[in-house]
Amino acid sequence: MDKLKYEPLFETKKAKGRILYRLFASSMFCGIIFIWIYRLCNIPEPGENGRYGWIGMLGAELWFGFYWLLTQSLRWNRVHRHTFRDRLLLRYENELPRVDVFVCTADPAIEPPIMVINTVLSVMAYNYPPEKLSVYLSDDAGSELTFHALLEASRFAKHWLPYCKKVSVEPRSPAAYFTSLSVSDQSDADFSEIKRLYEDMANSIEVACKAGTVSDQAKLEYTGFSKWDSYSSKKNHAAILQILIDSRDEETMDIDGVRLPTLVYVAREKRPQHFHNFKAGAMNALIRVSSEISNGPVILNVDCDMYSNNSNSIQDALCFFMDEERSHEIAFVQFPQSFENTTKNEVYGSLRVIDEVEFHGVDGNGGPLYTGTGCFHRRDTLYGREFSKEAKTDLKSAYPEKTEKNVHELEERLERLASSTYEQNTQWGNEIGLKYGCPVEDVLTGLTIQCKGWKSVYYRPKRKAFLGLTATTLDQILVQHKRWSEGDLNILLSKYSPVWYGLGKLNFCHMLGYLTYCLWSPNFLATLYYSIVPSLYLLKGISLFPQVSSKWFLPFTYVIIAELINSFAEFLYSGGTVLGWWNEQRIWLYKRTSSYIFAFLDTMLKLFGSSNTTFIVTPKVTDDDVLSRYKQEKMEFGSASPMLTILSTLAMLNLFCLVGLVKKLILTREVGLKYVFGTMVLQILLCGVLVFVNLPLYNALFFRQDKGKVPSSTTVQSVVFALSVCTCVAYLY
Ligand SMILES: O=c1ccn([C@@H]2O[C@H](COP(=O)(O)OP(=O)(O)O[C@H]3O[C@H](CO)[C@@H](O)[C@H](O)[C@H]3O)[C@@H](O)[C@H]2O)c(=O)[nH]1
Ligand SMILES: [Mn+2]
Repeated sequence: MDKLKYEPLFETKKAKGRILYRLFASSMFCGIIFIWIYRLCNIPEPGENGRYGWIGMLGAELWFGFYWLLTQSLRWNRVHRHTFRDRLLLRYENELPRVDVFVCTADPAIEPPIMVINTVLSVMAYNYPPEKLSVYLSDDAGSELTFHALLEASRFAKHWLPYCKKVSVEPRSPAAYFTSLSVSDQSDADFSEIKRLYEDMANSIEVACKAGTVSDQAKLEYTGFSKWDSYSSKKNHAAILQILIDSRDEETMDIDGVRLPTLVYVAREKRPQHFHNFKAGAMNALIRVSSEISNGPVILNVDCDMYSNNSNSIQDALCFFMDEERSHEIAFVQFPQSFENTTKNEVYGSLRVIDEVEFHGVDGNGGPLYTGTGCFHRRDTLYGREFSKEAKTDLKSAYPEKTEKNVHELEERLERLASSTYEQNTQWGNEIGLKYGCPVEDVLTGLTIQCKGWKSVYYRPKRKAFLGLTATTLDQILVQHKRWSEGDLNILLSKYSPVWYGLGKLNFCHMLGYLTYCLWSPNFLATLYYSIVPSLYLLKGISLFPQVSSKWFLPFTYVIIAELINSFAEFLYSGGTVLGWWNEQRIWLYKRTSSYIFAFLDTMLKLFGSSNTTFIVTPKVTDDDVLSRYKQEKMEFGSASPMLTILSTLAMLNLFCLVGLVKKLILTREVGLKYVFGTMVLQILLCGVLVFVNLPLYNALFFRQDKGKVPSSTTVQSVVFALSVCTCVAYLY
């Protein structure tokens, strides 16, 4: 291509305000150093009050400062990407590569088939040549209900896809599209017809799900159901593979006579004696199966709840893979994980700041992490190909030939690729495909790809590319964050650690970025300390912070206020609300004092061989009662759990400390108000903020009557625990 006329398919711009931010960060760092100096120089002598408490504070502040430094790597080099789809089409309209989309589902009870097929339909309807698009659904439950839904969807697609094209539907998940419309949009005949067809389909799916089985009539109509004859349970069944639409067959057309994308159902074999490696195992089975059907050189992976909200995302991703100058080093393109079911002020927090700030920063350092859903990969890097400067990758790949005479023979051959023994004595899950043995298979896989020399790209288009479902109860969000933080810590301690494995392979800032996430869970220690010890010392009347009149008071106030303002500004910049920010602070505290503790403990147990990797799938259904509280932004505590006991105990402890202090001030005149505030204002503020942030929890402990309140047993436990600790400290220690 003529160099002079070269017009890139994407551009990368440095984020605005980087210099200002760097100045601000430097001033923060000075403040932090002063705090460290103060702590180090003022350690109480042996025998003096508060010596051990003080040393602990030093440890916590060293950690916080160190961790803050790490998080700077996510802010220092922020970049933004922009694609030029028109140029892509101008140059490559007829040479676009085949793209394979993998959708994963695991359980029809918590991932309803109707939701799953809406996701499938949305990706089938991408604005992309259908003969170049193939969609594979991995069903880890091997459920006939999910299969039945997919079969229905394959029929509905013949109407839905042409309709999408005709009226430029957006988003292309039918359920999301219908709810996005107002009544006045719903007048014409085509619309009524498509909506009726959708409702018929949804009905038939619902009937089957309610009955828990597919009707005999439907089974008679489609021979594919016979594959369930030998099925015994979701953990014990043979591989089932069915090609519902094969775009190689000339005769499969939509109602307008246009070809349809390939659609394949895959339930890999499951046997109790063979470990299945969760989503990573499912993805690897799909990689193999798809290589024999469509062998698309580009693979998109989405979770079953993450429908496509933007029909041009494939083209966007291809701008990064097909640029003549810079694409050869890019292995994957990650889109943000956004949610459709969030409420205005997000009581369970959000990924906002990660999406809108941090990932732009990691992108500037070498590329974002692979976070599982909404990610486009090159097939060959998933196979483990090393990066090499010389080899320019191209996206042409052979179209596998269909050797079998009929589709059943083909399906049978492919089922062997999805058998539970296929991977034995192979490099699958190790050198080939997604990596096994980690609850965040995605992050680990992305990291090793980057360690082979590849870059990745983070792309956040204005119109969100994917929308999914976020957790709707506190327990779900804490369990999810336990899985994530545990997985990330596993990576840090594994042979693929960004520190030792990544050394020399990742650039330094990139490694620090990974460290920030890998060290999520160890944060629990300093946080727990900070939210217990200063409050208890308040009861004893021992000050752990500088007095108001001291010059050391300044760095503390500066760092606290500057950090608060910065986090507030980042949150608002990321599109959050003021109350949302406050809720985020609560969740920040809750994650650090529950999910992270258990993540850390389980990692240690695993390290010493007494615990296995688990993957608790996040439910995507919420019962009406819970949903109505979710919509009112009332936190759902619900069932008793060790995590909830810890949170409640901490909340009670701080309440007792604050009450204890107030009581002391009122009852005994031995210490003057002015003196107490002068010496302990920061400590009182800390305890006060902890109490204030926990207000919804006190409400749920003592006043709420609905089912989302804290169970009484937990209330009793937490009061007893907190009271005993406070009494011991106040009277004995
Ligand atoms: O044995 C399993 C377990 C899960 N899944 C699928 O994996 C996806 C993610 O599960 P979910 O419970 O929704 O987890 P999240 O925490 O929301 O998922 C994020 O984090 C996971 C790693 O912890 C990644 O696998 C996901 O892609 C990423 O979106 C879902 O589609 C599941 O159906 C399987 O296919 N098989
Ligand atoms: Mn999910």
